[in-house]
Amino acid sequence: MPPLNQDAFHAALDALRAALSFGAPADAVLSRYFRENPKLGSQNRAFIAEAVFGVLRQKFVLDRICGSDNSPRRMLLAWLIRGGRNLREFEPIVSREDERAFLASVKAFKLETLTLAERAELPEWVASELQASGMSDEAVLALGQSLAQPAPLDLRVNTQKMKREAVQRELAALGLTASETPYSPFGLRLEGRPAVNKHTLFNEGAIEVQDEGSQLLGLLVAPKRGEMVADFCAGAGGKTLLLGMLMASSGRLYAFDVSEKRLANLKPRLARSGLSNVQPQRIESENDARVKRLAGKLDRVLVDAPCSGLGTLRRNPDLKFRQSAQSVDELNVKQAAILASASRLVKPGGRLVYATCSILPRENQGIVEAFLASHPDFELLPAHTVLAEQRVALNTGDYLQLSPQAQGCDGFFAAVLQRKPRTASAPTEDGTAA
Ligand SMILES: C[S@@+](CC[C@H](N)C(=O)[O-])C[C@H]1O[C@@H](n2cnc3c(N)ncnc32)[C@H](O)[C@@H]1O
Repeated sequence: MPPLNQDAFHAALDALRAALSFGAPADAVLSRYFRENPKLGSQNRAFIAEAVFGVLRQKFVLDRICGSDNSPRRMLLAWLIRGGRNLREFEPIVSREDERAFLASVKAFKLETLTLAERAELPEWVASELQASGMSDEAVLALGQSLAQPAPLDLRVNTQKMKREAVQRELAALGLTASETPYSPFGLRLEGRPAVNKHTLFNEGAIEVQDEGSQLLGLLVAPKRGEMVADFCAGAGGKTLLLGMLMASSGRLYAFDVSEKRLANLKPRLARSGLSNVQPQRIESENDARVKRLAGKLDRVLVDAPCSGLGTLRRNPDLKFRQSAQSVDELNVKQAAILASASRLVKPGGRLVYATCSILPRENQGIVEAFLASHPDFELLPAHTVLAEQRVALNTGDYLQLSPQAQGCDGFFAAVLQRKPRTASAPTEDGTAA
């Protein structure tokens, strides 16, 4: 731990004030702060980022510890002392007696007085939903606390360009330690948080930053060479690039999204990847005419649905304060509508994967179960069987459910659905007999 200094502390406080106004996502607030303060050294930048994310990750506990004076300054001081520093280390930044007394009171605070939700660093409504779904208090606590830890930096190797071992060797030559991810056959987990986007490996498309869990979703889709595939909610294309790689740049891969801006972010990544089978297309809505024209024609469709993102709290801790039970109600309506529309693209015998980075059952199983009840032409394929076919030994049951405490990745959910193969008497997509 580097010693505390006034400059870094005050800079962290400025950035924290901006982040705690929740006017924009915390990572955007920080990027802006660093752009506006270009003279900050790398050590101070690291301290500021760690402090802002650290306070957001522990905000429920810090709020309780600080009581009625939960000013950003008090929150930052409380976070620092909870990180294991001793009182003497605060001399450069704390001179007032009341603040010294405050620091001592933080050290003495009894965590047993906190509610389950506070100890789990989750909003009350999230903890209640998890409990109502049958999770034990211990499980809620373990999940919440694992989501309040910093996340590692995972890479996906673009095996169209390089083998994983070769990338690992090249990283080692740069002084970076990367170990193979436990499950993904093309994943590497880096030690520390080096700025990989400055390296040739990144600029030449041999690596992409992608959480291992997200890589596993691609393995559930498992597109084959030459197939017709759609990534229905492609966004900036994290999973599109992976699907394109699994297809060895053959066949056709539609990357749909309603957001022009997000699809625009896919373009440079696509250029680096060297893939030539991807067609990004902005759609007006899930019912766009371009989508309808593909009805019943696709082998595989991925729906990486818009969701609360609560499974990514390690990276986006401010989502705890930006989402609400009401915002999830709205997302539920969207998720069901997108899944129903996307399902129309799947041909008989084809595969539909529904995925989220949420930990809330009503964005996950809830959506899938309602879909299956109203779409008897689809059936659930057990996720562990599909992963075993891809030589990934990971069994989380019929659904893929990942969490930091269990697999070390973000909180992801996925269900693999298959459109039943058409029988002689079954109706076709347009309602006529086959
Ligand atoms: C979870 S993000 C996708 C992330 C992306 N798949 C990735 O791996 O980087 C969900 C995406 O759904 C998009 N979206 C929202 N409503 C949509 C709709 N009606 N049809 C298609 N995409 C939609 C959002 O713009 C957003 O990019």
